[in-house]
Amino acid sequence: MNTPVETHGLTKRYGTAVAVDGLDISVQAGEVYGFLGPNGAGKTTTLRMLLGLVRPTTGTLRLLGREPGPRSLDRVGALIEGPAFYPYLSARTNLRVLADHAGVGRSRVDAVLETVSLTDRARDRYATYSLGMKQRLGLAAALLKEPELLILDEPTNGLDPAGMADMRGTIRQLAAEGCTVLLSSHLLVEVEQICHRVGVIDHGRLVAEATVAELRSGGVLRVVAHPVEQARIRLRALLGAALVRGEGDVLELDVDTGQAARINAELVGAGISVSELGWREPDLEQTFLALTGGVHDAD
Ligand SMILES: Nc1ncnc2c1ncn2[C@@H]1O[C@H](COP(=O)(O)OP(=O)(O)OP(=O)(O)O)[C@@H](O)[C@H]1O
Repeated sequence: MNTPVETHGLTKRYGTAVAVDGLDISVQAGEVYGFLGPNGAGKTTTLRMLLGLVRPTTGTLRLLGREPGPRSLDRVGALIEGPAFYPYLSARTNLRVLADHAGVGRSRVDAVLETVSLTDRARDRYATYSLGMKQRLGLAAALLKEPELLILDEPTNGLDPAGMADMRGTIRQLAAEGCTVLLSSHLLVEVEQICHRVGVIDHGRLVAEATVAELRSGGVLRVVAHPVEQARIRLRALLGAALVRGEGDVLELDVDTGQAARINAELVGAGISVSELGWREPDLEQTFLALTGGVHDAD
């Protein structure tokens, strides 16, 4: 199974409002795919359609090669909109109830508690859990069925930095064990840290899809040289005007790092002094803002 998630023209309209607009995404086996977009972009609606919680207006989807149907979610685990647990039961008892309901052997309960690092607190009542622990228990519940595909809606939302780091670590570990993960987030830093590939959604549409490595590949070579105008003229002649940008004393060159030595030699050879020559990583936040029209609720 090479494409655990596949959508074609997936669309959801609420009256005249279009929440998701002709979405084509594909998630490959074994990858962590980040579905990134500002608040209201259509992420949750998409995940709800995938999980059969909302009926698409038009378009098609397949999960693990299956069209929506009674068995299509058998190997899919999901964490969406805060799972419901009994507050006065312990974490372990809550999971046992869910395991019985799902027809999963109880032996899985201790295994998933271990995976989310809740073994030590398994006897504590759910009501006493912190938000981070509740979220981890939600993930444990999603793992009961030994899913091949995990669908997680904003899995770190509302967590403190330590809770976020825990959750990210667990997701990475699950992926390393072979589980395919599709998660949504409005935090670029999050998808950067755990995802292999990112689909950026805005106003219900996919505006970009790239690997994290590709997103990072738009850096520039920064040159501080004197006299700067002479350097600019020289570099434009060498590289072409379109590749030489920057204002004031700093020039920014759209070239790869391999060209730094040649550029330095060219300038120095022309009697221009070079006081700085360095690679500047692309500003992914700016890329994201540009793709999503600057409407980004970074809370
Ligand atoms: N049941 C509904 N009825 C009407 N409009 C809805 C409904 N559910 C979602 N929408 C609208 O669809 C759009 C997309 O919402 P959605 O919750 O999918 O976005 P999101 O990207 O998950 O945002 P967030 O990060 O805030 O959760 C929003 O404009 C929202 O108001």
